[in-house]
Amino acid sequence: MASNTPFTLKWGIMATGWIAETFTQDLLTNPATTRDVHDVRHEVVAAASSSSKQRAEEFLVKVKAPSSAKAYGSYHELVADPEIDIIYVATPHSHHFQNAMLALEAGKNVLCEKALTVTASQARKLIDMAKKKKVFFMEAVWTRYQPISIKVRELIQSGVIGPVYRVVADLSFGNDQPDGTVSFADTHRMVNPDLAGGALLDLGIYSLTWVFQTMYHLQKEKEKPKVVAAVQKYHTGADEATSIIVQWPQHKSQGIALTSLRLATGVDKENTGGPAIRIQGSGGEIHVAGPAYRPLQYKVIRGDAGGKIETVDFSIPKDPERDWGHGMFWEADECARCIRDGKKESESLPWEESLVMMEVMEEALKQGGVTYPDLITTDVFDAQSPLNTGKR
Ligand SMILES: NC(=O)C1=CN([C@@H]2O[C@H](COP(=O)(O)OP(=O)(O)OC[C@H]3O[C@@H](n4cnc5c(N)ncnc54)[C@H](OP(=O)(O)O)[C@@H]3O)[C@@H](O)[C@H]2O)C=CC1
Ligand SMILES: O=C1OC[C@@H](O)[C@H](O)[C@H]1O
Repeated sequence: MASNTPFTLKWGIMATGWIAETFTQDLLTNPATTRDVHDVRHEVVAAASSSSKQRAEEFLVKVKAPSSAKAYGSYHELVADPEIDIIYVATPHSHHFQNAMLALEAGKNVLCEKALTVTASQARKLIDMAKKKKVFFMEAVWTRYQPISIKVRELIQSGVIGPVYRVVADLSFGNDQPDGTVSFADTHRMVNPDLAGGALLDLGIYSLTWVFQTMYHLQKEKEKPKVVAAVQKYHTGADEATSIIVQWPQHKSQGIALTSLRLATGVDKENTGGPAIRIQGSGGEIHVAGPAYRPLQYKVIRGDAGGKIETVDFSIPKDPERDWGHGMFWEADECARCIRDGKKESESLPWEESLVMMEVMEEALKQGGVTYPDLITTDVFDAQSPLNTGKR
C-alpha cells in the first residue's frame, strides 16, 4: 500500500549564482499548495560557495532557507556532507565536468545544470561514473519537465498531427549593440570562452531540446543524427549565433535549431513573439510560443479540421506563502521520484539522449571552429582542479 508520507529529498546546492538562487527558491516552495504534488518534497540541507563561507551564508539568507541549512566555503565540504542526498551543480558549464565528477565520486546523486559538459567525452565519463557508483544523475533541462512539454510530447504520440517530419526551434536573445558588440562584458559567462561561453551551449541547447524531445526522444528505433552547422563567431572566440540542421534519414525527418545573441526570437524583449517552435507533421502542426526554455502556450493546427486552431495556455504556479514560483520545481520533483523509485536516470531525459545532444553541439562548434581551453575540455578528473577548489 502506498505511504501517505511524501518522500523527502535532501539537497546540497553547489554555487551561489543566479540560477542557484532561482532553483533553490523553487525547491523551498510548498509542493502541495503550489502545484498539487503530494508524493515528494524537498529540503535544502546546505549550500556551498567556492569563494567563501560567508557568501554561502548570505545566499541561504537571501533564498530564505531554513535556519538548519549549513553554509560551506568549499565544494569539497559540500559533497562530503553525509546528510545530503543530491547535489545540484549550478556553476558555469566550464565547471560542470569537474564539479559533477567531484560529487559523483563522493557517491552523491547529481542534478547538473545545462549544458551538461563542454565535450561529449566529458558527458560519457560522468555517465560511466554514475553507473559505477550506482547513483542518480540528470542534466537539468527544466523545460522537459514542464507540463507544456509533457503535453506536447503526448499530443505528438497520439498522432494528432501525423508523423512529424520537421521541427524548427529558436531561442535568441536580442543583445545587439550599436557599436557591434552584444550586451555582455567579454568576461561574462555568456561570451567568455574560459567559461565555455557562447549562444549554443547556453541558449541553443533549448532549441535543440525541442528538436530532440519532439523527434529523437519519440523514435522507437533510435537513429544517430547527421549534423550541419553554421556558426558566427564573436570577437571573444565564442559563438554569437549558431544554426544547426540535424537530419534523421531513416525517419525522413529534420530539425532546425537556431540561436543568436543579436536577434531576438520575438520582437518583444520577453521573446514571446511566436511561434518560437514549429512542429510540422503531415497532418497538422503544433506551434509553441517562446521563450523556448519556459513556454506558456501552444496551438494545434489540424489539417483534417480545415486548419482549425486550438490554443492552450499554461501558467507557472506560485507558492502563496513565498510569492514565488519559477517552474524549476518540476525537474526537482522528477529527481525525487526517480531516487525514491531507485531509478538512476530519468525517462524524460535519458543519459543517452543528453550524450547525443552533447555530440551534436560539439560537432556544430567543431564545424564552426570554436575551441575552448584545455582546462575546461579535459576529461581527466582532478579533485584539486581550480574548477573544484575555486583557487583561480
Ligand atoms: N536552467 C536555467 O534556466 C538556467 C541555467 N543556467 C545554467 O546555470 C549555470 C550557471 O549560470 P548562472 O547562475 O547564470 O551563473 P552565475 O555567474 O550567476 O553563477 C555561477 C556561480 O558559479 C560559481 N563559480 C565557480 N567558479 C566560477 C567562475 N570561475 N566564474 C563564475 N562563477 C563561478 C559561483 O558561485 P560560488 O562562488 O558560490 O561558488 C557563481 O556564483 C550555467 O551552466 C547556465 O547554463 C543559467 C541560467 C538559467
Ligand atoms: O538556461 C537559461 O535559460 C534562461 C536564460 O535567461 C539563461 O541565460 C540561460 O542560461
